[in-house]
Amino acid sequence: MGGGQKDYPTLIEDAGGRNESVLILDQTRLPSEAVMLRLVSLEDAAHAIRVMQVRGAPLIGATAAYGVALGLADDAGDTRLNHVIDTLAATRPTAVNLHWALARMRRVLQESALAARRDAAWNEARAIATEDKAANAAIGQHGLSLLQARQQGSRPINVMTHCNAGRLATVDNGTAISPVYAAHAAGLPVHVWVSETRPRNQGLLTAWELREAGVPHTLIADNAAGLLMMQGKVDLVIVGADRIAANGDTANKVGTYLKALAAKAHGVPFYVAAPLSTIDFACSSGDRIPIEERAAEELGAGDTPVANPAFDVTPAALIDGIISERGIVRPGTLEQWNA
Ligand SMILES: CSC[C@@H](O)[C@@H](O)C(=O)COP(=O)(O)O
Repeated sequence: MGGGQKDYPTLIEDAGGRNESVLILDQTRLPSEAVMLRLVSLEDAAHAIRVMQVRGAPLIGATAAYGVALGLADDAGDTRLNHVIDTLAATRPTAVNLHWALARMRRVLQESALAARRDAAWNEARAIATEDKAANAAIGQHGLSLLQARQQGSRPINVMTHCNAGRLATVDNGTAISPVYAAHAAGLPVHVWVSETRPRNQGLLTAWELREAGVPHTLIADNAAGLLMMQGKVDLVIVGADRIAANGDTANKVGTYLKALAAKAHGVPFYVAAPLSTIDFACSSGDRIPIEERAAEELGAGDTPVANPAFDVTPAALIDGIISERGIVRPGTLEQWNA
């Protein structure tokens, strides 16, 4: 996989390098059709994040950074900058990468002279996107060691994942799926159990990109995960994260917690893969992470009362390790990365 040219990148600058627009892969239309969409304004970027045309914590962060650049096209003054950042910050609450990227943009732009702000915004957004690819590639190399340690002859290593934490959730390379891509590239036999991920079916996105990359995989209903672990068909679970608290508690797509419980019950190692931009050192524990409540319509239940929390929190005690671009650590020792 890696950072090679793709037919459908998740987020790229529009041809010509004129700092005017970006193209995104519209993920609301996958897997049935792959369509690139042009974003030209703050409103386009905010809409794309809100309705999940782009999704996945790192990709949300990078899109927001470009959204700042788009939003400063005609006016880069402080009042406008505050409005642009506030608009983007209000799109989705749980993925901390959004807020991390906006804070970084604000810091850089406030230090920049007004006349240079517009270019500075594009440069910083570009840097965030480039760094995301590199961090995720490094996650793949660190996570590869976990898969290599479980290799037995020609038997495929069975990785279970939840939601989509592959390349579609990032600028490139993915987080939880990055070690899978690294294993596949290294010739290690690997197979991925992909859970459907109701109600938005992000598992279908994972299946789409694994197919694109030629990685063997099998789609399962979310509720089949426990049975497969009980039957010894899962060697390890790797998921992504939307926000990791300083104590290692991890918010990720709803359903992750149940997988972690089942993994603990069956002695299956459970890992979280995320770049440092997903760790919120200002958030002491998981109960402080805001959980997004999404529209009832997503469950398609008509007039029935619906609760639709989009994320859950897996306690650090259920997590064997966190994989970032710096390596793999126990969740209780994350503070060593706070520098
Ligand atoms: C590398 S992405 C990690 C997480 O962002 C991912 O697992 C997830 O929960 C995405 O949620 P989504 O609601 O699709 O944005």
